Parts: sequence; C-alpha cells; structure tokens
Amino acid sequence: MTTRAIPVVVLAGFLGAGKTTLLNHVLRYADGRRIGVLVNDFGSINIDLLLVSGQSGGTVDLANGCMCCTTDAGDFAETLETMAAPGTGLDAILIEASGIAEPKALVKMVLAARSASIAYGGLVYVVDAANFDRTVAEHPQLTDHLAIADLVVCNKVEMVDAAEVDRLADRIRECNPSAPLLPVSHAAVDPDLFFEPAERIATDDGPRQLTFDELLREDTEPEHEHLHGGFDSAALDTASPVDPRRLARFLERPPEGAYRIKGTVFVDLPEHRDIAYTVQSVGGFVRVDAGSWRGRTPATSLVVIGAGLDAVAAREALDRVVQPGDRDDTNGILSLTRHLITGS
Ligand SMILES: Nc1nc2c(ncn2[C@@H]2O[C@H](COP(=O)(O)OP(=O)(O)OP(=O)(O)O)[C@@H](O)[C@H]2O)c(=O)[nH]1
Repeated sequence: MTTRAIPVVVLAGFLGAGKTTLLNHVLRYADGRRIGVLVNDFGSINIDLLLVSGQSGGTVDLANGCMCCTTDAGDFAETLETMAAPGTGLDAILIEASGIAEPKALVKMVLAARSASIAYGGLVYVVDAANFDRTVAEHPQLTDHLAIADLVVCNKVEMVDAAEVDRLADRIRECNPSAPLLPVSHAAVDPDLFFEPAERIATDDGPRQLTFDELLREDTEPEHEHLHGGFDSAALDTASPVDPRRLARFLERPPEGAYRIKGTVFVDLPEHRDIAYTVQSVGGFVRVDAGSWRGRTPATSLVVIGAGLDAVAAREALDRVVQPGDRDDTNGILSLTRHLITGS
C-alpha cells in the first residue's frame, strides 16, 4: 500500500562532484513540482546556498560544518516536519550534503526523524569522472559512501574519453553492483528519478543497497572516522572587491592542500560592477560564471576547503585577493574572464 509521504532524497558526493549543479538542474526542470531544499556546506559561509539558483519551494540553510556531526537530530527532524506540512505543498525534499559529509550518517538522520509525513527517498551519489581515481586514492572512505548509494550519477563525463567512462563504470560497479549508474555531463539527469526511489520505498518492496535495519543496527558498531576529520576550511566574507589578477592566480595556484574553492566575487571595474561572478575551482580546474546581483549588495564571499589545508595561511592568501592591485593593470580582468563559461 502506498502511503502519502513526502520523499526526502539525500544528495551526496565528494567536493565539487556536481551536487549543486544537479540540484539546480532538478529545480529547473521540476515541471511544476515543488521541491524543498536543505543545503549544508562545510565552510563557515554557505556558498552553496548562494549558488542554488532554481525555483525551489523553500531553501533551508543547515549549520556550518558537516551536518552529519553539527546538526541537532531533533532540530533536523523538526525542520523536515515543518517542510512536509500539508500547507507547504511540497512534492519532495532534497538535502544537499557538504562534499565531505558522511552519507550514512545523513541517511540515519532522515530515518531517525520517524515522521509519518516524510519517507526516506534514497541516496543519490554524484561521482566526478575527472577526479574519481585521485580522490578515491586519497580518501578510500569514498568507496564506502558509494556502496550505499541507491543511484549513482557519474558526472563530468565529457571531460574524459569514452574508454575512460567505461573503466570508471566498472570501478563504480565494483563498489556498488546494484545501484543504477547514470553517466552524464553537467548533472543533466531526469528529475523524475528523484521521485521514483521514494515511491519504491513508500511501497516498501524495492531493492535496497542497505536495509534500514542494517543501517540502524550499525548504531551499535564503532563509527569509522568521518571523512571530514582531516579537512579544514578558510573563508572570506567582505564588502571589498577582488583584484582580478590576484584572484585568478589564487584559483589557478591554490594554497597547499586546497582541493575546492568557491564563491561569488565583486569586481569593482567599469562594465563589471553589475556582474556577480561565481568562481569555482575543483582539483585545480577553474571555472567562472557571470550572473547578476539582482538587488543584492555586491560583496566578496569565498571558501577554500581541503585535506591538510593550513587554514591560517589560506586565510592570509584570501586576504591578499582583496588587496587593491596595480591601478594601471587594465588587462588584469582578462586573467579572470578567460575562465568564463558562456552559454551553459
Ligand atoms: N566540465 C564540467 N564541469 C562541471 C560539470 N558539472 C559541474 N561542473 C562544474 O564543477 C564545479 C563544481 O560543481 P558543483 O555543482 O558546485 O559541485 P558540488 O558537488 O556541489 O561542490 P561542493 O558542494 O563544493 O562539494 C562547478 O564549477 C560546476 O560548474 C560537468 O559535467 N562538466
């Protein structure tokens, strides 16, 4: 029998794999369905909250740090309950975990909420095809995360050749033989997939990677060290504009240990003042997007995350990015805009 409960889908995947891109894609193509979003980010500024651009049925910021450790289970259950109240008219709730959260802990939190108005809708795990080998070699726990996924999205496949996609698919299936695997670019998945697993679970007869009982039983087992144990972050939040050349240099040659950099920046130059630049770096691959401040006050917010990051040195490096540069350096902006992506 199908129960009327709102599916709660957990969206996980390592830093920069494409979770926010996927979330925005699903929101954009939700086709009238209302999706509530909970976003968790590791740095002290929730950059992902700024980057969720689609039309959602409400976006909730979760505590900074990894929600698997910093979010109070009672508050979390209450948030879900409020979002799932009939008046909100939501069709699904999506939780975007930080890139170094423990998916299993998040799934347990959803299950522990034990509300009749929600149903666990499965774990969607995003893999970065361009960085999979490197990140798994450095963080072997990632294969455990992958193993409990209900759906694996192998993203950024256009960055590798077809033979590499096949090889990655084999590696992913070794970790998780039963979850459907979707090779995609720019996280372009069919939004319906976010509703199907929930229906399967609500009717209680679908195949699962781990049964609920198995997951909850593990409460009595010693916890493995969480992935984020070795990670650190540094953040900058200021009204000051960036020096574009310094920023480009920072993105291209990140501080030691930095794997992920993201943020929105203010460029105080004629013809650039009205543009909200989003800057991203994943494992050294830089991307800049141009948006609008849309009534927001232009400002600079940047977060750097990495294992073995020297947070003090990273913060100093961030401060240098907003130090005024050479006023005669009229071409400095080109060092940033050459990473600009247009039309995607
Ligand atoms: N080339 C390429 N870039 C992509 C693709 N999908 C996402 N990106 C870019 O990769 C970067 C990271 O994407 P996000 O969606 O922010 O990744 P995330 O998993 O939410 O990142 P964290 O929340 O920091 O862990 C952004 O610059 C995206 O535009 C893709 O399929 N191909």
